[in-house]
Amino acid sequence: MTAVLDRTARAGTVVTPPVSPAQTTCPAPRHDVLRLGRFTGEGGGVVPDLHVSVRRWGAAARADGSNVVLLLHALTGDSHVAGPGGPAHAPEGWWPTVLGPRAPVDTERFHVIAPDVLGGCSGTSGPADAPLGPGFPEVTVRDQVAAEVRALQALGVTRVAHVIGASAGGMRALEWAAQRAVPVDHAVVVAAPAVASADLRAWLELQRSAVSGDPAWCGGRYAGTTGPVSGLALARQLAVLTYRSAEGLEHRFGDDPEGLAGWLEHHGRAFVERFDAGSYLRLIGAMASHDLGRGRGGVARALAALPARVTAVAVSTDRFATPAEVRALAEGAGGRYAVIDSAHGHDGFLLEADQTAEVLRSVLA
Ligand SMILES: CC(=O)SCCNC(=O)CCNC(=O)[C@H](O)C(C)(C)COP(=O)(O)OP(=O)(O)OC[C@H]1O[C@@H](n2cnc3c(N)ncnc32)[C@H](O)[C@@H]1OP(=O)(O)O
Ligand SMILES: N[C@@H](CCO)C(=O)O
Repeated sequence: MTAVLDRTARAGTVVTPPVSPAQTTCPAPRHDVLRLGRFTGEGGGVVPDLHVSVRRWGAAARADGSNVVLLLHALTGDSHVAGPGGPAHAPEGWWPTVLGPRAPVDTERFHVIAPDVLGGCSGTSGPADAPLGPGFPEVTVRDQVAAEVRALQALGVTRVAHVIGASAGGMRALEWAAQRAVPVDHAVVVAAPAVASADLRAWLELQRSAVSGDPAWCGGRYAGTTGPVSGLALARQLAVLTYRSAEGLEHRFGDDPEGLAGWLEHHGRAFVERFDAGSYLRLIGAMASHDLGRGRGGVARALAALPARVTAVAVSTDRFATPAEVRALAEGAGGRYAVIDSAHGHDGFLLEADQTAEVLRSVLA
């Protein structure tokens, strides 16, 4: 196992922990869809009948929230973090080394809650739902967190010990750290910045154009048709490149142009089979508008005022949330900083599964 960490920000040192014991299989979660009534977003958009899909694992939640962990998925992920998840899911989930008995997020120790994101297409309200469909409002990361807060309140959760999120989920984890309706003790923000950079926004804008420029998009009124599959596939291919690194691509495909083309084609095709175009535009819109400092006097003031403890984790070759951005987040919040060393870029938090688990084990200890 690769040695990691020991790169610290202003406060606190993260130390390399011992090798994890063998893990046993993650148990099946309990899955609920919570009906939460009318929801109004930051921009005034209304969802008349908000519903939030949540998966839960592990020990019963303590009344003081001291064993509650909230796990927030990335842009196109879902609440199936690990373990058996039904026919639509890979059997192992997306963070099988992170969640389970004796895993870093230990289902024998914690009550773990994973919601599906607002605006997506995995069971929580989104534009693929009737009756709103294309009239579903634009959403922000703050709206997504507000919906998740409502879900936890409906479950009777009044405090969260650790919120952990990666990528778009890391943006939500940071917004969770800022709100006070359901206080958070510790936020672990993996591969996410405090504010979307111009580079990130530029790539997201290209993806938006790819979808909305497909004639089959029809202003979002494509229900009953195949929809904008060419534009959505191109958007995913662009996105996938931002999740990898030049070094990683060179290593894998430097002398294999056909392999590269096939790999990109595979990612485009696989994505249109599992994702809704309207949801994708809502989710990348939320990501592009991410700014912890909005309405809070700017990023520096917002970070300094966070009521939660923060650990920020970068991937060494990430261009989506660069190590410099993630380190600045940690420093601004007076928190801890750790690095996943990877040649692969942003997706390092998925591809370096053991290293990611090692980092999370140490910060949750
Ligand atoms: C954290 C979250 O919530 S996000 C959820 C996780 N993300 C996803 O599942 C998104 C889709 N998956 C991925 O992006 C990637 O598979 C990762 C990041 C999970 C893993 O990356 P890698 O191990 O590098 O896998 P890779 O990008 O090669 O993808 C593997 C697939 O590509 C296919 N593939 C690889 N090379 C080629 C090629 N040259 N030609 C055609 N297909 C190819 C493989 O057959 C495999 O197909 P399958 O998924 O149907 O089994
Ligand atoms: N590869 C992940 C990370 C992007 O945030 C996803 O598709 O959601």
